[in-house]
Amino acid sequence: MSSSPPKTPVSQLKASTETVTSVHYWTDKLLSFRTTRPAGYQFTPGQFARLGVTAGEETLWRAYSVTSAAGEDELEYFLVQVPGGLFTEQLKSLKPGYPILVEKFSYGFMTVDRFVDGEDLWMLATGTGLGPFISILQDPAVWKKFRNLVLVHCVRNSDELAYQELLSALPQRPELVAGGARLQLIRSTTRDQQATAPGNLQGRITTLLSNGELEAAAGLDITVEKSRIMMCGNPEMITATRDILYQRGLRPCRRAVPGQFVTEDYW
Ligand SMILES: Cc1cc2nc3c(=O)[nH]c(=O)nc-3n(C[C@H](O)[C@H](O)[C@H](O)COP(=O)(O)OP(=O)(O)OC[C@H]3O[C@@H](n4cnc5c(N)ncnc54)[C@H](O)[C@@H]3O)c2cc1C
Repeated sequence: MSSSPPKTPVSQLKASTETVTSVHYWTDKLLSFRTTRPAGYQFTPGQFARLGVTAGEETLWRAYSVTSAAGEDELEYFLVQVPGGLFTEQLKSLKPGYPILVEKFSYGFMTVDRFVDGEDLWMLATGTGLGPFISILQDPAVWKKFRNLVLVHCVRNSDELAYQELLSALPQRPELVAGGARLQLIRSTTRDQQATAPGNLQGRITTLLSNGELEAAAGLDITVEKSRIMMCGNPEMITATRDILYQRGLRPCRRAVPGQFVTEDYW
């Protein structure tokens, strides 16, 4: 047997052990949870954190978008339990008091400061890709920067349309409406046979973009001049949407070149 101490992974040195403070299940597989916030932890809405859990001898790390507003005392995440998923299997018994590692740095470039101009901010999310937009939409600067905010959330079944109450209440928050933007919430389901609430659409984001239904529902055209687009979630949706936008003249934001869209793939 070796007498040398076990090696601590570098990432663990940069992480702190935080405590789960609440857990909320939207469906049997879809949940949000909150943790204490590491001292001095900074993030820009739209960024993600790396969380760690111990599984036997190993520490597993995964990326999760932060859904809480930048100024809150706690951090919140929105996730789905992937059947057989290494990390999410460990979270099956998640309860307040459970320890979780939070890396002290935040990551990601899907932030509103990537756009130097534009009037309409479109946020296209599939499933848990909604998470970063919950944080972005609670940022007063976003309501000041754009004239229109359009959040599109596409899920399989309507019970997966999480955060409805919080989203519907945003236009009543004085610090946000003072910015002057108008918020539109567009929901779409792909499996429900019927749109369950008036105004809900049916179909994938790419279909709704191609057939014009999305723009008709928002009453806004997607154009190079006015539209700035963020996409988050399923990589297939992102690749296909990117192609549609390309054909319409929109380009990704690059380091030194302003563009019209930014993306975050979840896998
Ligand atoms: C930048 C970034 C941010 C992320 N933010 C989130 C987040 O906010 N919420 C979240 O739930 N996940 C998020 N993910 C995915 C997350 O990091 C894990 O991959 C996921 O939770 C599955 O981990 P696992 O070990 O349980 O499954 P794994 O054994 O790693 O299985 C991965 C497989 O699960 C599926 N999968 C992974 N994530 C999702 C998902 N979100 N929805 C549906 N299917 C999925 C894919 O088929 C993928 O191939 C993010 C990933 C990245 C790269």
